[in-house]
Amino acid sequence: MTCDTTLSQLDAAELLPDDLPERLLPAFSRIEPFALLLNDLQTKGWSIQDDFFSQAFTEKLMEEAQSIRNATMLQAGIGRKQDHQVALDARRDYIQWIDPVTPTRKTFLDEMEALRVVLNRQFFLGLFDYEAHFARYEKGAFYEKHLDAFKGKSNRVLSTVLYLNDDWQDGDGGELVVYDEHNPDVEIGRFFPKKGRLAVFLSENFYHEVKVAKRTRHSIAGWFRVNNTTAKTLDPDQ
Ligand SMILES: O=C(O)CCC(=O)C(=O)O
Ligand SMILES: [Fe+2]
Repeated sequence: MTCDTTLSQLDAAELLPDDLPERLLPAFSRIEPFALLLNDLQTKGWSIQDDFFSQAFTEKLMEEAQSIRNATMLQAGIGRKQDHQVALDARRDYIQWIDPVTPTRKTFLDEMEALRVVLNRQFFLGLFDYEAHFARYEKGAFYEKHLDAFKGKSNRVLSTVLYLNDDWQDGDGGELVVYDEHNPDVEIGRFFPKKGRLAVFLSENFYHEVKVAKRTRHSIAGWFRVNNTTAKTLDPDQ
């Protein structure tokens, strides 16, 4: 045990399933953020972990995010497909959905798939798939306080946001603000969108917000979903 190992880290490490798929581990920078994530989700329903992926891999994701031209991104909206509305008073980010079209994007989706399997095994969540998009908030962009899913109306269960930005400083704005699940007027955390940081929270439970960014801000927002397909309606896509 090193002297900076905390009791909570040790407790969390014990939560890891013995038969964690071997290929999962190298993708993550260290065992701690992964163990702590599982522990937080179990006890609080949300978690913020730094250095979740290796730095080299996070940098590759940032290169991809930065290389996307605004012209090929979508003005993000509220609602999905046919209900999609661009609501500029609510949010101002640009997005591009992630498909496995480059090795880096494929690796990211594969790793989140591996995480999905572990989350299901650990928590019996019945997560069926994962969708994610790059997001770019230019200077002045924000996303007002919202829930990612409304009870019974959505198949989004767990939200994830991976931040990709170097040297985020006080005054750069763009913080993620998380609100209390029992009292959404109460702020419970405020986090810089700094490179390698992963936020995960229950989509139906936690109101959250992105403060106005004072410089360009890149991230990958994603959702683990359950399958709500019934005989009559097809599970809605993105
Ligand atoms: O980028 C963030 O910090 C949060 C983004 C978000 O809330 C969303 O895309 O639904
Ligand atoms: Fe959100």
